[in-house]
Amino acid sequence: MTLYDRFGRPVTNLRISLTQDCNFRCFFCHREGQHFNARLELTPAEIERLVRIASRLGIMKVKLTGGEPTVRSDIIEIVKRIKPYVKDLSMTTNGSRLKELAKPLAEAGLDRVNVSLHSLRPDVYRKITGVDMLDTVLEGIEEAVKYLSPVKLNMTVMRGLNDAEIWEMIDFAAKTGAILQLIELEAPREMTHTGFFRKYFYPLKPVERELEKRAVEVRERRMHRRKKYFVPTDYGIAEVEVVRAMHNTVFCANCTRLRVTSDGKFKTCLLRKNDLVDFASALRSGASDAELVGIFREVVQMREPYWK
Ligand SMILES: Nc1nc2c(ncn2[C@@H]2O[C@H](COP(=O)(O)OP(=O)(O)OP(=O)(O)O)[C@@H](O)[C@H]2O)c(=O)[nH]1
Ligand SMILES: C[S@@+](CC[C@H](N)C(=O)[O-])C[C@H]1O[C@@H](n2cnc3c(N)ncnc32)[C@H](O)[C@@H]1O
Ligand code: SF4
Ligand code: SF4
Repeated sequence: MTLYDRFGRPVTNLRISLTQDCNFRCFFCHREGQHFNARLELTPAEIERLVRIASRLGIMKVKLTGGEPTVRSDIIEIVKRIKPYVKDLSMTTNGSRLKELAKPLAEAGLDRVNVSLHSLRPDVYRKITGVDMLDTVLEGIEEAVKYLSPVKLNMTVMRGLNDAEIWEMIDFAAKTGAILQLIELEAPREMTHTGFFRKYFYPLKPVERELEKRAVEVRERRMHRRKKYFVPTDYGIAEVEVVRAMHNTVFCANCTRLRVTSDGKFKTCLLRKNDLVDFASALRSGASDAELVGIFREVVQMREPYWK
């Protein structure tokens, strides 16, 4: 059974923030829209119960995110507990712990991983992430390609920082055997007039036009109707997906995600405010599965496209 919101959008995937903690300090981080300090994190057993119930309501895909999901010491247990309920279990990570974790994560049931890689230049990487860990992350990516394919590399493109590296990154992805995601900087509408956003926002539309010219094939994903371009390089065909959410009504009209904060609240949209619904309290005070299903249904009905 799949649930639909008031705008006819099916809700088929959950994006779960496992923690607010992070070992990086990316200056542009949207923190998955969780701009408050959460006290408690959901336990592995609570996450399992949530996913089990959600799977009965049509959730087939789960994305683990954060903060940085791999800083949780119980990450392997979390993956093991939820995999039995979902078809596609993936994680988005900064890659700092993948060298040692790629294999155990795959063995625990993780299907694939997205690794943030905003630059291949150590000084630019440090400027963006606040840490000196480019080599460690590159080693992690090498390990991930062995165990957690298809690996996607996430490059959030920012003017004057890494915009000159786009084509180099496309070559790198092809050489590595990874998919590249080019991501436009995202922020809620009230932030689009700030000096920060004006300085760093780099529109990807012209890049998409160029990709379109060079591509031997273009596909469209169901989620967000994102375009995927298959582009020839010296290292074979690169697969490049473009994530262009800002002011994009088509993107939001095809949003199939419900979000979960690290402290156990549903969040209906990355960019919306005042859209949180607590379920951890119910979970912790002995609520039945039927009561939790009720909360889930209520939240689905609250969903609204952000750009419309
Ligand atoms: N506005 C908006 N941005 C999103 C949404 N989902 C992901 N993003 C952004 O897309 C970029 C890539 O996100 P990932 O965490 O790698 O996941 P994904 O690519 O959406 O998911 P998969 O394709 O299933 O791996 C990040 O910058 C996210 O912030 C969404 O629902 N709304
Ligand atoms: C918030 S992070 C959490 C997962 C993990 N810590 C990581 O960095 O991959 C999820 C993804 O969102 C991207 N991201 C963060 N802030 C963003 C912003 N303002 N605009 C676009 N993408 C952003 C990150 O680069 C990363 O690929
Ligand atoms: S690594 Fe991820 S969660 Fe951490 S600051 Fe960077 S984007 Fe944000
Ligand atoms: S409605 Fe739009 S902005 Fe909000 S989470 Fe979905 S795609 Fe992102």
